[in-house]
Amino acid sequence: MTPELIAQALKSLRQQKPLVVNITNYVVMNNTANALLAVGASPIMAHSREEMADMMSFAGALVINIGTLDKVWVERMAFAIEQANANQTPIVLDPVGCGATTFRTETSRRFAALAKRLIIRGNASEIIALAGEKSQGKGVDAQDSSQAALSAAKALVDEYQANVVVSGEVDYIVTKDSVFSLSNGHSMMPQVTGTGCSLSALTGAFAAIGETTGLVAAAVMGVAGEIAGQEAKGPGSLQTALLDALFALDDDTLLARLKLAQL
Ligand SMILES: Nc1ncnc2c1ncn2[C@@H]1O[C@H](COP(=O)(O)OP(=O)(O)OP(=O)(O)O)[C@@H](O)[C@H]1O
Ligand SMILES: Cc1ncsc1CCO
Ligand SMILES: [Mg+2]
Repeated sequence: MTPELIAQALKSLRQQKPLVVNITNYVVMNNTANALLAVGASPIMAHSREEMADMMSFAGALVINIGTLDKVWVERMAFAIEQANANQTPIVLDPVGCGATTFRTETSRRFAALAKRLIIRGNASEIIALAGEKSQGKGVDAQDSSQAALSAAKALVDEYQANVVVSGEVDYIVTKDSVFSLSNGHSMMPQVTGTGCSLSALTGAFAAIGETTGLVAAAVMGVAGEIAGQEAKGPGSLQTALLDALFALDDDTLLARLKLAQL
């Protein structure tokens, strides 16, 4: 993946406006829908089993985010994943809080095993826990560095035939054939809830147009977050500045700011 291909993918996304179906947590439904709209995709938040077969017949991607899980939602999510599988629709799993409780860890593993065209996007503690290693995570925020999650990410690629994005100060994008690092973003981003969830949603949007590594979404979110962080006075204005930066992001800015490396 080159910077030019990343810019091209952003252009294609805005032309195609893919529909991204999100079964996500109550905290971030609004943030993530707005992030998808700002970048140029079309979000729908849906969770009813009754409509999920219809929804997956035309969705570009399914994003499953376990942030506010309960047993009713688990079965709905599993059904949605089965429907996505039946349509060869790409699925993004955000294993929010994986490792914090057994319920979250076991549910994340069940979904990862069930999903066919899978991209896993989590913070370092979640990725470490999902792979069965010892993480420092307690709640939904990362307590480990993304670099410490690199071996876990590689293990998940093999175990689930998935692509994996570990977010943090440095994001790592791990596939069967490659590892990329992205050093954009801003230190204030973890102080706004749902920036990672928005990254997962954008990962779904790019997967819907065929970019299933997660790299372009991480690049777009990283550069937009960096711009927003430089303009914002604090976490409150960062939220709005992030939406504005996603909306305004152009090729020149993206290419000039991108800090991408192949490991
Ligand atoms: N210290 C940091 N410096 C720069 N960017 C960061 C930093 N920490 C996180 N980011 C960026 O913030 C975004 C969210 O990543 P993070 O790892 O915080 O997700 P998360 O913990 O899943 O968030 P949430 O669960 O609140 O949605 C990513 O784009 C990431 O690159
Ligand atoms: C704070 C929080 N709690 C459950 S989900 C969520 C949003 C960030 O993942
Ligand atoms: Mg998260």
